[in-house]
Amino acid sequence: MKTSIATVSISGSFTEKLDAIAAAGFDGIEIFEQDFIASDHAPQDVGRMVREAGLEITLFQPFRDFEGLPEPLRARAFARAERKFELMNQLGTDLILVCSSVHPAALGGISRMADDFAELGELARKHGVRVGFEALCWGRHINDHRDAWEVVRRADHPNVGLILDSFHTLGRGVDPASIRSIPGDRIFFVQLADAPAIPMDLLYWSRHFRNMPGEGDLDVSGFMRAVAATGYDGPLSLEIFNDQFRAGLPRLVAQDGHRSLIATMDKVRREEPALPVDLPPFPAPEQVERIEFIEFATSEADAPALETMLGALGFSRAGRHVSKPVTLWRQGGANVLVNTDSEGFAGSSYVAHGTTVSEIALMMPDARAAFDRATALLARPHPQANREGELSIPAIRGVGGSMIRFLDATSDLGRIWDVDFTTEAAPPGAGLTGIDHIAQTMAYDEMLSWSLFYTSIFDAKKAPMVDVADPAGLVRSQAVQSGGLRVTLNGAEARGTLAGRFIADSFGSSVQHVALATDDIFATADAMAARGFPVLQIGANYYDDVAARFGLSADLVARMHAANVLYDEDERGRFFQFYSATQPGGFFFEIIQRENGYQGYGAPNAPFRIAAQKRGTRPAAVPRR
Ligand SMILES: O=C(O)c1ccc(O)c(O)c1
Ligand SMILES: [Mg+2]
Repeated sequence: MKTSIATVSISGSFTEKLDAIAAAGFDGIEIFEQDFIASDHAPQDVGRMVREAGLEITLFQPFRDFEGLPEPLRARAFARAERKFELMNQLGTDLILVCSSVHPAALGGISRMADDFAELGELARKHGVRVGFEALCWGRHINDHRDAWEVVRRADHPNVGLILDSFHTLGRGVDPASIRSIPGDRIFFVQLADAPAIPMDLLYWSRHFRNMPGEGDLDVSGFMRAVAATGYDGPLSLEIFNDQFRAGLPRLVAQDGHRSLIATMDKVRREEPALPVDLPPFPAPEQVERIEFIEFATSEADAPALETMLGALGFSRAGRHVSKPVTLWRQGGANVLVNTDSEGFAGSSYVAHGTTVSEIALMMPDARAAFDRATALLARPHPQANREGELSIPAIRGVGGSMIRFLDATSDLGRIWDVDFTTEAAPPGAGLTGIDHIAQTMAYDEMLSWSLFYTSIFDAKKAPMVDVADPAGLVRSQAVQSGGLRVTLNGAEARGTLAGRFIADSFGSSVQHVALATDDIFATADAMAARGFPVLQIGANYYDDVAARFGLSADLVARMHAANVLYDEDERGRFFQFYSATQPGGFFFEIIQRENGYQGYGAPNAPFRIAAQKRGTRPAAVPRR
């Protein structure tokens, strides 16, 4: 697989882009003309810099408003093209993208345009270059790849071919199956982009909202299956116009791009195994069986507060690590580790974030396969320095530098509690059964990146993104689920939001809350109250509204109110939740009960929960005189 990315897709100066693209492992770049002009490097120098970075210029683009013009505009367009062909020779690339015309004077007619391209092909041949025609989905006369192909077919010139761009095909709702009948060698280039399903003007959508394949809602792998079926084996090139990426960290965006291409082509070969896909083999995505444990990194000074909270939640100390200062707290199927090591990974996590969830361990069908897949998808492995007689647990780095470990029941990794710990039986506590989900808070512009991380590594699905109104601004929430792993990614733009303050207080992205499951919310609430659990107080207005909204009985609402329990329901079942008061630093716990397979997370309640949390915490800092 030959990978490429357009310079428009990432931020920075030309050299910063080049460095980031090379570091992310791409084979080539598309030079967007504007980036070249703005760079102020001589074309020969740009060509040399690209080659010295180990890359190739796969495409020069765009050449606009060429076809269908009447004279004298037509002659001007040819003169302009000739100048660009010379430039391409200086750059050292042989392919230019002509995007379909939006010129007000451009005339329609497939044959007229085919004649224009036949003549342009002749001019291109003389300069040793090739021309690819792309249908912009908002083009004046040509806005569908089937029409662009008809122009190219009729032009019938070896130096004129078709360029496909998944955005223009899928964004307009054109069936990609129509690509399958195009001869692969007539497709000169393929550009890939995804986009979120937000109905809006096509041009605006394309120029601001494109994202990496897998980050949006378009069927990019379906598009690529059709492309692969033609036998096309040229570059797969990301062309992502995105406001966030233009401001993002070049290396991260480039790495996400590379990950998205690997994930897309892996999906292609799994969805249609007969297709030729040039990608080294790696394991299929697995569904997570369950969260086996979470681990808090803390200090000896801070551990007592955390342990008091765990006790109030109904956990009891049920074991300790054989060699590290780590205790196991257990209740039902929920395992929580408290690590007070001042050295190593936990020590540095604590230094970086304060008391924080530094590790999440996932029970997988096959831990080694999960790890191999993750690293094939560019996850950073975390080396394990285990002692004699202890397990070596495969691990990768996740959100905010935290660690994700992989366990399985079929190898020794399933014996972690017997091998690495000495344990004793834990009483039933307050009736918690396990860890339902983990909420990770991050800057808004990291959300796409981490959702791609989870959805590409695991067999996972995304729920639609929801907006949560915090009194100080919007917080975006994206849930991702893979079997027994549920994660909500909460992205804060505004610093005054609860999520925004948490990022500042905990020095970067991390787990802001952990939701624990019960089968009997009221019994659990009573048992926790008896243990001194600091519950988050919910106001009376909420109960008045929720009773009216769902038609709940007065008795149920009274019980909810007394226990500060919030309510939601979906087409499957009912949902109950309550929260702990927010801890210093902003972390909190949630207790939930899902009935009959309720799928959500109580998102409609989030604004009321956040307002209640803010009433209970310090006000936003006021600048001093
Ligand atoms: O937005 C544009 O004009 C534009 C230009 C070149 C492309 O390849 C494209 O897909 C879009
Ligand atoms: Mg394009």
